[in-house]
Amino acid sequence: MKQYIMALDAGTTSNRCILFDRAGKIVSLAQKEFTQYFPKPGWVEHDADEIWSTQLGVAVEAMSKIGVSADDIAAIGITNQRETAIVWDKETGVPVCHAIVWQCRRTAKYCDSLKERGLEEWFRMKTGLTIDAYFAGTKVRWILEHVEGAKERAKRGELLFGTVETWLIWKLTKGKVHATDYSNASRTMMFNINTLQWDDEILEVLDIPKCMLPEVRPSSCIYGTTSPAYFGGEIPIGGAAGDQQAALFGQTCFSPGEAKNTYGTGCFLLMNTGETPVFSKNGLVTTIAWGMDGKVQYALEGSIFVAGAAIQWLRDEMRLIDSAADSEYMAQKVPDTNGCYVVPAFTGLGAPYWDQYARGAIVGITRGVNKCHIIRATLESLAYQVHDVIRAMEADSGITLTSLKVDGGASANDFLMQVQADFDAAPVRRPACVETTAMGAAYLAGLAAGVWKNTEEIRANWKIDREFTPALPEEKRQEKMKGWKKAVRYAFDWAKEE
Ligand SMILES: Nc1ncnc2c1ncn2[C@@H]1O[C@H](COP(=O)(O)OP(=O)(O)O)[C@@H](O)[C@H]1O
Ligand SMILES: O=P(O)(O)OC[C@H](O)CO
Repeated sequence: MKQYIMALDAGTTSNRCILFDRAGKIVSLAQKEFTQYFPKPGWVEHDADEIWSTQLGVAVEAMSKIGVSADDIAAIGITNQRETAIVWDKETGVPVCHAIVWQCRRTAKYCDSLKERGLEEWFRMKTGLTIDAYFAGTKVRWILEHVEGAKERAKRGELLFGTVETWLIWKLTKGKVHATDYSNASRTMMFNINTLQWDDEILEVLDIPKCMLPEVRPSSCIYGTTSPAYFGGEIPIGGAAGDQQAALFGQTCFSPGEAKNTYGTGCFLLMNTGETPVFSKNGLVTTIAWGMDGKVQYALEGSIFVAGAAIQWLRDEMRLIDSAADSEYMAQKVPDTNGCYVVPAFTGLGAPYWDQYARGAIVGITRGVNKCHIIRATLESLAYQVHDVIRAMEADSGITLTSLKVDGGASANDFLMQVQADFDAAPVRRPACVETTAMGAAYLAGLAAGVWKNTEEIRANWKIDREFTPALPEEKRQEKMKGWKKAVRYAFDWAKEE
């Protein structure tokens, strides 16, 4: 009996494999971090081969932990850090350079030139996106322009492009399947979210040959089967989705108006807007949530580039804490931030500001500010950024969020969740299983493989762990918001050449 569904969750800092049973319960988990490369200020790279070997390693480990074989697994669902661009040789499978990570700012100037040509609205209406170095398109262009011979090879059809799920599908099937899903395609700035096709006019502007792009498929469908070389037998790959869209699915936000926020390396707030795209007027992007049953669902998204990464910075660079979890205890050793604000704009600011040249700032420091204040202010900065996005989301959708579903690594932090409820003046609801990204991928794959019949069956699996209710007096809340607004302005344009 095929009783398990395998989710491969290829995140920004680590790869995970989780095996779920048919009740949506985690039965095995393996996780491994991989190397982050920062070759220049504002640049971020990964080694695509390391992403593959780490992902395969944790998959084998999760299986052996509970002694299951390929025969026990009904399907694999893949979910991934989005926008990260990989280009590789079709014959040898060797990447032509490191993967350019979503956080990387190297194409900021080129994005400026597109804006100067007056193409911002043109891109927005076709792709739903703001022109920004964040999205994959300009990264692919950069590779073709800067890696010797790459453009000619790409034009001859010798190179392939993919985001991380495409790379993993291609590796798992030993080069048989070169495909992506609607949700990931919608993050490339090359995909037309109205026609659901790669956009020829955009490809011409970016000078990217169409032959290197993957086929775009539904998020829940059988992509192919894994080579028997990896798991001792073939396993169908039944689903793929960008991690934030997968989390929206895992949080069972199937209906328009339902939203979730994920606190991982960054923070990503998505609201399901149904079968028609809503174009933002308030600094959000329009994205495809998933494609299934012959149609797509759209979402509004607020992408915050630095969230949990700021806690890693406290741990690894500032050495103020020994572990991310310690931030909770340290922040509560002081009653407030003593007037201090941290703006973690390490790789620019995403929604709703979209400032490619913003950089981090710590303001309001006086002689009495100590490390606990800085830690508390850093945690609060996550909640301020999410709050800014919620206001934009409400303005765009006309829907007031009466509560917020949360997940992701940093949602384990009770102090942060309480602060979020306080800043939003609305309850925060944390589910029993915060591995909703992996869960969403498992659901998409399980639906394709017939493990679950429909989304109603899945909805019954969502269980609450804890609800955080707002407790901050309104006057105090307003005062803090005013301070944050002032602080964030100090970060704007910092890295812009005079
Ligand atoms: N208890 C905690 N408090 C605050 N931040 C945390 C806590 N636990 C994990 N984090 C942060 O969450 C992030 C990891 O979450 P995860 O969902 O695994 O991210 P990703 O999928 O982006 O790799 C890290 O950046 C880490 O610093
Ligand atoms: O790796 P995560 O979970 O921080 O997600 C990264 C996002 O997909 C980037 O858009």
